[in-house]
Amino acid sequence: MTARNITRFWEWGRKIICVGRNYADHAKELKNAIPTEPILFLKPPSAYVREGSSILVPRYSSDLHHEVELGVVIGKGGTAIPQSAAMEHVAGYALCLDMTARDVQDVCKSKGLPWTRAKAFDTSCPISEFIPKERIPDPGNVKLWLKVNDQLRQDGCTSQMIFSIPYLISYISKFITLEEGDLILTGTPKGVSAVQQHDELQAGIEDVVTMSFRVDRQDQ
Ligand SMILES: O=C(O)/C=C/C(=O)CC(=O)C(=O)O
Ligand SMILES: [Mg+2]
Repeated sequence: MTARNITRFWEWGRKIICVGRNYADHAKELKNAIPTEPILFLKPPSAYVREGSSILVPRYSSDLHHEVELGVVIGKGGTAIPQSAAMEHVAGYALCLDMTARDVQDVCKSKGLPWTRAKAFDTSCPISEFIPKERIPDPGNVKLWLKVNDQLRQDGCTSQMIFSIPYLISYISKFITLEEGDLILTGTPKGVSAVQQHDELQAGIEDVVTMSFRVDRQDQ
C-alpha cells in the first residue's frame, strides 16, 4: 500500500469538526449570545470540494451563505491533549468555507434540531491546498478575507477568535479522539452573506494562499 500523504488530507475520509460562533462580531451579526464554551458540529468528508469544481446550492435552500474560516489539519492524533502540547498535533492549515444554508439553519434552530441539513450537504466545505505549518508561524494572528464577484464581504483576523486553536484542540480531544487527517474549522468572522448561482467567490489568507470557486445550483 502506498503511504498516505497529508497534503491530500481531504482524500482520507477523516472527520471535519466545526466550531460555531467563535468570533463575537459574527455571533452579534446573527443576534446570538457570545458562547462561554465552544459550539461544535460536524461535516462528513463528502462535504469537501476543491478548486475547479463548483459549490452547489442545495435544492432545498434559497439562502446559501459563505463563511470564510481557518482550517487546522491534524498531523498527530490524540485524546485529551493538553493545551500546552496541542500545536505539536498540527500538521498544517487550509483555507476553508463553511457553506451554510441559512434558511434551513434558522428552521432547525427554531425547532431545536441539529444543523446537519444546513451545514453538512455535499460541497459545503470548499478548501484550499494544504498549507504546511511553517508557512503560518502564528495561526492566532492571520488575516482572512472573502470577496463575492470582486466585492469584499469578509475581512477578519484570527486574533479575534474567542477560543484559541490550542484551547479548541484540547477541548475537542477530551471527547472526540483526534486522528491524523482530521480538519478543524475554527469559525467565521463577521460579514457572512448570501451567494447566488453564477457568483464567483475568492478568498485568501494574507499572502499565504488564495482560492476561487464558482457557485451553481444542484440539478432540480
Ligand atoms: O447560530 C447561528 O445563527 C449561526 C451559527 C453558525 O453558523 C456558526 C458558524 O458556523 C460560525 O460561527 O462559523
Ligand atoms: Mg462556520
